Amino acid sequence: MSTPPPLPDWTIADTRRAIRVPTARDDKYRRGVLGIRTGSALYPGAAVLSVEAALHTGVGMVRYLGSSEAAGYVLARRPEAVTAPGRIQALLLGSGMASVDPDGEDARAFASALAAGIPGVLDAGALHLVTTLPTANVPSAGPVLITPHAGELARLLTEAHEPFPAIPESPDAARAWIEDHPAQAGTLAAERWGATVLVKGAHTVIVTPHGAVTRLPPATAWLATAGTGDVLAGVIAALVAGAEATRSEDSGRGTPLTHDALAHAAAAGAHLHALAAERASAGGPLLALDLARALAPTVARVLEPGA
Ligand SMILES: NC(=O)C1=CN([C@@H]2O[C@H](COP(=O)(O)OP(=O)(O)OC[C@H]3O[C@@H](n4cnc5c(N)ncnc54)[C@H](OP(=O)(O)O)[C@@H]3O)[C@@H](O)[C@H]2O)[C@@H](O)CC1
Ligand SMILES: Nc1ncnc2c1ncn2[C@@H]1O[C@H](COP(=O)(O)OP(=O)(O)O)[C@@H](O)[C@H]1O
Repeated sequence: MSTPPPLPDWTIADTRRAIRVPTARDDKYRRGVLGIRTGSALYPGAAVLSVEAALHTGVGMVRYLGSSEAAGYVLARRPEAVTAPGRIQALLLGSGMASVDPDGEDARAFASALAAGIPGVLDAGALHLVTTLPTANVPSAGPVLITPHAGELARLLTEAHEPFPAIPESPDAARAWIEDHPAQAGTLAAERWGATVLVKGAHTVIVTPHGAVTRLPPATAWLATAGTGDVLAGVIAALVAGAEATRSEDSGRGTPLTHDALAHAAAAGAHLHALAAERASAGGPLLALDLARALAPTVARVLEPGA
């Protein structure tokens, strides 16, 4: 494995470039529609948080396509969400779900979205799907981003069919190693499975399959509270839907979003998440739903000239 090259610091201008600002020519479909399959009977709150975060980051529409148990909570909180299936520009799967069955409906829906060239984001209970995607080496398939924390990445790496010599065998030791070496661990997963990897934690790092590494500035540690990762998944997926809407407008079908563009959306999403956390925390405890609501004014602030 080659040592990833150091990169310049991530800036507000970098984040601004990832936001699709609507124009007079736009309608809700042109801005990008995000499909969301998150939440479950056990964790319906994660569905609410991911939808809330995507809507406050800014998309033309969210299609909530997750479990019927969670859909009731999503709609009670956000009647803006549409539960009818239809065309989407990105798909988020896994936050608040127990281990997703690789042969089940959610995995099939994810695989067919990728096969149609649509980019996908895998979180929490769907992360392991990255190890079996039939589209990993198909150039026309949509690219995949995974968003594990160190514990989840430790599980992926230690349970891999072909072991990683650099990774300690026990999941606890692997987790500690990943916390100390997030870029190296992310690179191992990105190269093996052909996905862009965002390793979250106190230091968020994004790695593409060809080894480009982006490190975000440190975020407030008040983010270490339940549900903020579900919010992060919604933010990033919303930006990916916007990026795919722009790409398809510029280049049409046949050339999917690049991993560089996916990594840019991921880094911008993590940056917006960190800036919204500063706003929601104001130096004290923050709650995940308040973090999601802080995203809209944070986007407005980032778009201000001279921010
Ligand atoms: N509102 C919602 O709906 C929310 C829903 N959420 C959803 O929940 C799902 C699971 O996500 P997660 O990240 O919590 O689970 P996971 O990666 O398995 O980590 C478990 C690790 O933590 C450890 N551990 C546990 N308790 C511990 C303790 N007291 N003190 C210390 N360690 C402790 C535990 O260790 P062990 O018990 O094995 O020793 C294990 O290593 C996921 O789908 C997510 O989206 C969340 O986002 C929250 C809000
Ligand atoms: N100590 C910390 N400092 C800064 N950010 C943190 C810290 N701990 C966690 N975070 C951030 O908080 C979020 C937690 O995500 P995750 O672990 O998936 O939580 P959950 O599953 O409860 O939603 C991530 O964005 C992560 O980068």
